[in-house]
Parts: sequence; C-alpha cells; structure tokens
Amino acid sequence: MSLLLKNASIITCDETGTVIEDGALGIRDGLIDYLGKYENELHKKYDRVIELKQKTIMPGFVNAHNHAAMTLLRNYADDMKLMDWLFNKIFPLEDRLTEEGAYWGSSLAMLEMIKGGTTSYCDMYMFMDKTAEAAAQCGIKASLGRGLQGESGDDMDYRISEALELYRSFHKGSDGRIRVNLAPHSVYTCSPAYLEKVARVAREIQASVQIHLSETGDEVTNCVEKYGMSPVKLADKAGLLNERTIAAHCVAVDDEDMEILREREVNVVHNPGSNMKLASGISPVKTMADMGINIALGTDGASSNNNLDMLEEIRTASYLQKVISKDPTALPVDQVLKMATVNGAKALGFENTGVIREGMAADLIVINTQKPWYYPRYNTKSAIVYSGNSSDVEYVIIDGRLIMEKGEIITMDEERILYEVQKIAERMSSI
Ligand SMILES: CSC[C@H]1O[C@@H](n2cnc3c(O)ncnc32)[C@H](O)[C@@H]1O
Ligand SMILES: [Zn+2]
Repeated sequence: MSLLLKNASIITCDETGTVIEDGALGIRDGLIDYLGKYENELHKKYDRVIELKQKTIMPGFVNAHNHAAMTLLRNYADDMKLMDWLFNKIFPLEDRLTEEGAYWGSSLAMLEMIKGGTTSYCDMYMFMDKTAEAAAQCGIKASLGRGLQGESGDDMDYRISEALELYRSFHKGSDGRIRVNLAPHSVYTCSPAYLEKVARVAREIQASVQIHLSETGDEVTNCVEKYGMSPVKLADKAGLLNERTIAAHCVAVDDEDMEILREREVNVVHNPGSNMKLASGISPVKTMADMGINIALGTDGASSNNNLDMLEEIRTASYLQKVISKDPTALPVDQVLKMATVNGAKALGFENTGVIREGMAADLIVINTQKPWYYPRYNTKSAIVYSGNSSDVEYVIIDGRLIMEKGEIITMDEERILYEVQKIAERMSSI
C-alpha cells in the first residue's frame, strides 16, 4: 500500500539539518518516494492519505544499546553501584529467566520503544531467538547478539555456537529488519583468549561486535591490575575493534583510548541515563565526537535507567555535556538528534535508515506538536529536544508499514503483554 503524509513539519536529520514546513512525504514499497511541499493532485498517486496539520515527522529513533528483556527486572534493584547491582542482584535473578520470560520481556520493551518512537535498536541478552520472534512480530528493526561470557574450554564454545546458530537462523531475516551481531559482554566477564576467539569468528563471518567497554573507573583499574592495560587496549589487542564494533559506555577512557577508538573507527554508544543512575560517570562524548568518532545513543536495559525513552536520553545527553564542559554550546540540538538517529543507524549497520530522504527506508515517527509545551514554535527541533514528550508520538512507520496509528499499537497485543509480564515477574522474584 502506498501512503502520503501531508501538511506536517518534517525534520529530516540530513547533513544540513533541513526542516520542511507544510511538507508532504510519500511512501511506496517501504521507501520514501516523495519529499517536499505538497503539490496539486499529489494525493491521487497514493492509496491512502494521512493529514498531519500541526504535527511533526522525523526519523524514528535508533536505540543503539539495550537489553530488551531486562524490562522484567525494572525496579527490581535500584540505587546501587554497577558491580554490586550486576553481580549480587541482576545475574542471580537472570539465572531464573526462561525462554517465555525473554519473549514477553522483549515484547514489553518493544511496546515501550515503539510508543516512544524507536524504530531500530540493538540488543545483547540471553534467549535471543525469543527476542527475534518478538521483533519479527512487532516489526521493529533489531540487531541482536547472544551475550557471551567465558574464560576458556567447552563453556566458551557452547555460547559461541549458540550465537552462530542465531546468526544462521535470523541474520538478515524479516525482510532484512533483523541482524545478528556477536556480543562479548565485557573484559571482566570474558578472558582475553575468549575475546580473541570472538574476534576471529566475527572476522570470519564479517559480523558486527558489541561490547560493554570502560563503563566505570573500577573496570579500568581492575583491568590494568590484571592485564597491565586499559579495557580499550585489551579489546584492541584481542582484535575486536573495527568499524563494525559497537562499544557501549566508554565512560572511563583516556586520550590514548580515544585515539584507538578513532583510529579503529569504532562506534561508541553513549548511555547517559544508565551512567547517571549507576553513578558510573560521564562519558567524554563531546571530545570523542569532535575527534570524529561516531557517537550513537542508547538507553541500556530498563533495570539501570529505568525506561527506554530515547527522547529523555537525547535531552540528558545534551545537558550532561553542557554541565561537564561548562559550555552551553556542547551537544547542540542538531548534533544530539543525529546521535539518536543517523549515527545509531550507522553503528548498527542499517545503511538505509536514520535520515528522511527520497530512496531511504520509510522509518518514521509522527509527533503531535499541537501541545502547550511546543509553543510558541520558534524552532521545531529545539521544541522537541528541550521540551518534547515521548508520549506525544502518535504514529510509527517502519519500512513503510504502520506499526502505531493514533497511539494504538497495531502489531502487538498490548493488554496481553502487560498481563504476561506481571505474571512472569511475580514467578521469577518469588522463588
Ligand atoms: C550476557 S547478556 C548481557 C548482560 O549484560 C548485563 N548488563 C545490563 N546492563 C549492564 C551494564 O550497564 N553493564 C554491564 N552489564 C550490563 C545484563 O544484566 C546481562 O546479564
Ligand atoms: Zn548494557
């Protein structure tokens, strides 16, 4: 079905930050086939026309670091430091996670992401075949990695085998909406030999790699004590760092680390909400972006954030860099919007999304900007970044398909997801 969206402000997130007022956007075969002012009779070329007066179209957000099924652990363990939170609360509860839990927890995350305007995301977790099923049902674009942790021996091979099985079954599935990556968790849960093995396998199949890297000062101190080098240097020595690598966090990085990340063309994912809640620190993303490193944005899992709201991450990212640099020009509107869209698409290897342009995939959201907090309208992009609400997202379109219309999710059963999740959470936490 072809679709024409008309009379909207269109934020393109293109190179020059173009905004088209009273614009029209045509969609055919999943792609944007018209972008510009409404022209007479244009509507006759499309099967359906949606009138969007006072509304704003922009690219869907790309959440470049998440653990979807962790919605099941939302509000389970708060106000703790990373290592205490992870090893004493999260890992033990995750040992009780089942396939069913992963499916419904992932579905809940997708429901929340779609409602907040996210059209693509990256995941590292367990039971990823179940997450892939949920993604296929939802229609969201997803880069999925089975989390890998290991020291040596058989154990490491069994997890990597699972990751390869996931790759064979789902990579480029759902009309290309699902990708599979390799996901070594971190330098503190994987031995150097294990990281080397993952790097070798990734090279063989040309897969993307995602890893938590230098999330805290403690991680760096322990790594230097144990291996005599920083996590970035260790990951580089293992052969893990290249233009297909997604490095989440990069909070505790020094000049040499950042130079390595730049040289290897690593994609860094900034997770300001999680970094603040776990008191991990503030990533020097302005410095890294100024060096030319591709910086994307992510929420991290719902247990360390505690939501999957990309608009909140956008605002937090901008404010945090202004505060630490004492420079209000740090991470201005256009830059932070790109981090949440086109930079994320690049990081995840989704080449055809993140920007509104003819020929690109129609991965779009419509925000109802006819609300008090968007007025007066001097600058639509600023209004969205600094005073917008994710609950104002009314339409979500992915590959030209309506996933949400007037706030109603079309592809998933919202009521059932909430019911199943509550049942599973009660079962998990009561054992
Ligand atoms: C092995 S699957 C992924 C693994 O990552 C854990 N996790 C979630 N958030 C973080 C974070 O901020 N730093 C490190 N690890 C994190 C999650 O609980 C899973 O066990
Ligand atoms: Zn994470």
